[in-house]
Amino acid sequence: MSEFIIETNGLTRRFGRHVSVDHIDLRVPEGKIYGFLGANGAGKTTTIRMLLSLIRADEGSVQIMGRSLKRERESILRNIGSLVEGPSYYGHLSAYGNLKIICKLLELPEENIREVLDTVRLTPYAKQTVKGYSLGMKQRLGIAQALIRKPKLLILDEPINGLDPAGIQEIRNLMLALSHEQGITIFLSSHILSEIQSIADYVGIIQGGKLIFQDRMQELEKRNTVRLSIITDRPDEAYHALIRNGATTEKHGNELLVTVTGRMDQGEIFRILQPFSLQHVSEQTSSLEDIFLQLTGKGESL
Ligand SMILES: Nc1ncnc2c1ncn2[C@@H]1O[C@H](COP(=O)(O)OP(=O)(O)OP(=O)(O)O)[C@@H](O)[C@H]1O
Repeated sequence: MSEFIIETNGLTRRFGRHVSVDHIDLRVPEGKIYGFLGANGAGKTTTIRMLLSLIRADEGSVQIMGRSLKRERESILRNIGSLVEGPSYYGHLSAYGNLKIICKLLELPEENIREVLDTVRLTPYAKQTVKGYSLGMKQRLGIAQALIRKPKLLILDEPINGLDPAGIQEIRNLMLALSHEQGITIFLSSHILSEIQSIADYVGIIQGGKLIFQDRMQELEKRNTVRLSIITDRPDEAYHALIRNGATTEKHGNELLVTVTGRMDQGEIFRILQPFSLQHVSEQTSSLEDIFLQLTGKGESL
């Protein structure tokens, strides 16, 4: 069996002439949190709808838990909990009442209700009608609805959208607990880089329907570059000395910006600059936002 719980190959969806999802090859490792990051309209929801077989793909294939979604739709979907485009519920019923309906529909034991209410910490409010809930509580009910079937895989579309900081923290902690304590794989989408950074083990970045990055979160962070900003007495000569020795260097007026790499480390840079008197040296580190801008091209950010 594949080590990936979700694997897509060439997955594509068009709306008219617009290619919303363009040949994407997702690789989602089992037991991890995978953040699917992209600006509004990048194609996240369309991808998720295809993963859940809510819309058909024009091209490509989806394998979930090592099985073809096309051929084994029913049995695969039974093992997936999902929350797409906000929770749906009966406002005049309690959380318990809403979950009871789902249990009946899916022929699940009613004992599951207490457990999931506990997991999402709604037990104290279980008997209150949902229409009085805060947005965060409604979202937690949505996750409880997804969890009631005890899924191996949870697919959540923008689960923190519209929540206040406390609500965001709650959902974040809940996702970490589900992943670490219950081993559930979580695939979640977001347009907020810092959100994905704070919880995801893996990240996929979608832009204009194309998957432009997919790897461990650390690999994205590793693209962080450190540069030294240096001011010397003779900037032109220092610039040429650095370039001659193979250092990636930019010159802005008197300031030299030298990229630090494994081969061109700080010691090597200072060795080259020994003949010069250094008036100022400081370190500049690019943020994840900078890396994201480098990946997606200028003028577009999340
Ligand atoms: N049913 C549809 N009919 C026509 N175009 C669609 C349809 N669904 C999505 N699109 C288009 O496909 C593109 C991707 O949309 P999608 O909703 O997947 O993006 P997204 O990344 O989820 O963004 P958002 O966070 O805004 O939902 C957009 O250009 C959107 O207009």
